[in-house]
Amino acid sequence: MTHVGTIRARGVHQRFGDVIALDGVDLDVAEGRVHGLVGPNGAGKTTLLGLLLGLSAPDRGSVELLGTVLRPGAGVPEGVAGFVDGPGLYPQLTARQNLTAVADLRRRERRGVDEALEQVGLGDVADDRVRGFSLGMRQRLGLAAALLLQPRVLVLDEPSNGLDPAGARHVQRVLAGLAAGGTSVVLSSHRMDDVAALCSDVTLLAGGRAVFSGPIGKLAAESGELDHRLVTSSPGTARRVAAATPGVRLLPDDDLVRGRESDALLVRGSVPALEDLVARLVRAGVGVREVAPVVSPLEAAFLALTETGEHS
Ligand SMILES: Nc1ncnc2c1ncn2[C@@H]1O[C@H](COP(=O)(O)OP(=O)(O)OP(=O)(O)O)[C@@H](O)[C@H]1O
Repeated sequence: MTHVGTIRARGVHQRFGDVIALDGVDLDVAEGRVHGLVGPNGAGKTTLLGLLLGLSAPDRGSVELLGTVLRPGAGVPEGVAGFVDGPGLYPQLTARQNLTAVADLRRRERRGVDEALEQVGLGDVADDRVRGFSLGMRQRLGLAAALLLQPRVLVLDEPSNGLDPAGARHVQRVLAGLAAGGTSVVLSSHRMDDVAALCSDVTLLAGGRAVFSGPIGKLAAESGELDHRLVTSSPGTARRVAAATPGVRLLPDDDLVRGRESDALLVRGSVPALEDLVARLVRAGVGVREVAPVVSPLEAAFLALTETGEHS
């Protein structure tokens, strides 16, 4: 399948007074991909999403959506939908009335309203006023409003905010379905696990710069050395064996990581070095009860890259 580029940003700079929110960011999203923007607070995620929705224009650089280069004040091309900083909803209206208002405003058939509500799992509360909705329900209603527009580009700021597991599953299913139909989705999140569940590709922003952009799998491979918790039948011997294993470093005891297992050791090394350590422990007659990464490989890559990005 050939992927047509539907989002293409080049050298985007955005400054607010003394704050450089975006410092030369490129972004490419192909048709049918779900692309995550991740990064610490203030990294520039919302600013970039706002540019994609035409809410402001970059100081420098260009943004192209569905083959159209955005011009200041000209709005976004038909087929682009989404929201930043929470969806704009009328609290005094019901969920169905809100969507009907969107359908009328954007000259869409009202027929799609019920289907959109069902798709995001809000069919049962269609006639409840939005005033009483939780954050997660509002997020899902915002997504339903975007679905009504049958977007080819969907831009969502923190769509998983406030979602319970059932809500998260609904959103995941909806986004995967849209992508399978060729829609390009860009979303932001603080959480790497969230992005890993939703996205095929990721751009890591730190201090207004893209420190990584590409398929999720490639990011995991960049994690290099990882910290692991090691629980064995004989911590004293395990400590000596770990100290003698090339490429493995014993880290100072950390009660937060050790948890309830006060005998757990904390070791750092590449995957092959840790495999060597396990083989040596087994040869030494030490029972290995647990070797588990302290943070996931994706989270580790995120932390390593965003820390580097902030200090560069
Ligand atoms: N309208 C604005 N006026 C002044 N500064 C702004 C404005 N919008 C964003 N900023 C600043 O630009 C930087 C990037 O902000 P942005 O909201 O894009 O980050 P973010 O990655 O979305 O952060 P968060 O995860 O906290 O939502 C921050 O330092 C922020 O304070």
